[in-house]
Amino acid sequence: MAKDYGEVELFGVGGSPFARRVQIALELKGVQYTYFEEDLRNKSDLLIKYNPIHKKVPVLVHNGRPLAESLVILEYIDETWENHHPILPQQPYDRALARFWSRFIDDKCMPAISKAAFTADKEERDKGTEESLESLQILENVLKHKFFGGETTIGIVDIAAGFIAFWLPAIEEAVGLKLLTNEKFPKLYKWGEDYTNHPVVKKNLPQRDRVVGFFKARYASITASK
Ligand SMILES: N[C@@H](CCC(=O)N[C@@H](CS)C(=O)NCC(=O)O)C(=O)O
Repeated sequence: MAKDYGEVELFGVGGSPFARRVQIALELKGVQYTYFEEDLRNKSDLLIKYNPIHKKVPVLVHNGRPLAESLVILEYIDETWENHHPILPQQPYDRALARFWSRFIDDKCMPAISKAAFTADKEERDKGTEESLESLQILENVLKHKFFGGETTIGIVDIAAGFIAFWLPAIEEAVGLKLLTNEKFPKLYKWGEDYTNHPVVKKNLPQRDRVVGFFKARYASITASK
């Protein structure tokens, strides 16, 4: 990049879909950064210092100034490294819509999928499945181009929704729960393929067998506790 924006550090964990978002945004922008892998069972003093409120990853530290919450970080990255690969639209209304859908993904879609896959109670799991399918149908209806960001552009909604593309096949493999099928959601299914095949995303995908192993262990622990 022509302009020097200083030092960028990212605290994440390999399996975190939230940390992936930040990595993908930084790499789409061509920002150089140093990555620190956290151990969430033994969080570093730096993580606690930088994110004392939530004590979670990701944390982006730019020239010594920390920022938490992946969607907030994505907007910061977009505004700071503004000249390359915009991830939010230009027009205020379109920007607001992009924020709306990113939050929908975190507030509705992700909790529903977690509930469907990883709740001990069968009735709750079924409810989670129903809510997940509803959320996926909403996204299927919203998707008008190849990507949520447009025909050729990966935007904030794609980055936020990215976990759908790489989690759901892993959940299917780990616990046998089929949510994202080509038959039910053809546009979203194709989006998942295109998104995970984008060179920057592909480079930043978690290792499939590790995610499957993690989900299997999580499922085993909830069914054992029942
Ligand atoms: N809303 C947060 C969620 C971040 C989050 O849940 N991170 C998880 C890892 S995937 C974490 O750090 N968990 C540690 C904990 O809950 O103690 C974001 O978008 O950044």
